[in-house]
Amino acid sequence: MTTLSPAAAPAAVRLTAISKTYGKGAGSVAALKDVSVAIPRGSFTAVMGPSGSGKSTFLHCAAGLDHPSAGAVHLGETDLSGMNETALTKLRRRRIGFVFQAFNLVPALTVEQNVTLPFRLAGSKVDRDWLAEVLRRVGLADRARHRPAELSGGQQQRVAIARALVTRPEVLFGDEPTGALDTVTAKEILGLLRSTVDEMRQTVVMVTHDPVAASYADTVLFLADGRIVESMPAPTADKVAERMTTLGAWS
Ligand SMILES: Nc1ncnc2c1ncn2[C@@H]1O[C@H](COP(=O)(O)OP(=O)(O)OP(=O)(O)O)[C@@H](O)[C@H]1O
Repeated sequence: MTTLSPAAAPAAVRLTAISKTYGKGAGSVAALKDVSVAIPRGSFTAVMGPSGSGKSTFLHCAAGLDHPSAGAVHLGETDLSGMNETALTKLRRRRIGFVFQAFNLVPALTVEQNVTLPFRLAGSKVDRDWLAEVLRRVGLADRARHRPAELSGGQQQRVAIARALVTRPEVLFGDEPTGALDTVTAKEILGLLRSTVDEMRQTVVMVTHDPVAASYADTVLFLADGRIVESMPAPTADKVAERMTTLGAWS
């Protein structure tokens, strides 16, 4: 089991001997092979690896978007293994936040309506104080009545982050959250994700291809051919890029 520091912190999400195989028989693909890792609460983890190494599969299994073929996933104390789709959907809505490369906002809704969508989907009351706090933290307090088309790409991703944070998720999963942004804007968004970890004790797990993005994390997990081949603490962009080169990622 790869346990990321601090070792004593309880795990926000724990994968135990996860395998994922797509398809059957001769054409089957083993996308994850016996992956075990415990991700501590309040930590920022980046997941890197060559194309096809299993990053998306890892994220989907860890976030309850897909069922592993073998092994167990725990979100806090909750075992996701036996859950049906309805239970998993509810769990994702209440306890997990997602930020994707494409911001996935609803164009017809205002910033505030987009951010409060998770409450409406869950049929629960909007926590107005927390909403105001989240909008302030992501720097959109004065944009609440604007629509996505009136915002820059970076601002749109801030809306998506606010929407992910507003339910106080136990883990925020990012799938290339800066993949569609220019370098300067990407750094702003990464700084924002970092501050959610440092100031709100948010747990963040992010798949990325970018060593600079990965350097904002506390730890980088490197996947190769469906296995975790290294867990790098205190990453720098140079160290990450060098490790990726040895994995053959850019050869
Ligand atoms: N639905 C699927 N059916 C069959 N094979 C799949 C499916 N999804 C992924 N795979 C295969 O599983 C392996 C891991 O894929 P995955 O998308 O997790 O890798 P990745 O590291 O995220 O890649 P990339 O960086 O290119 O997005 C690859 O060989 C891929 O072709």
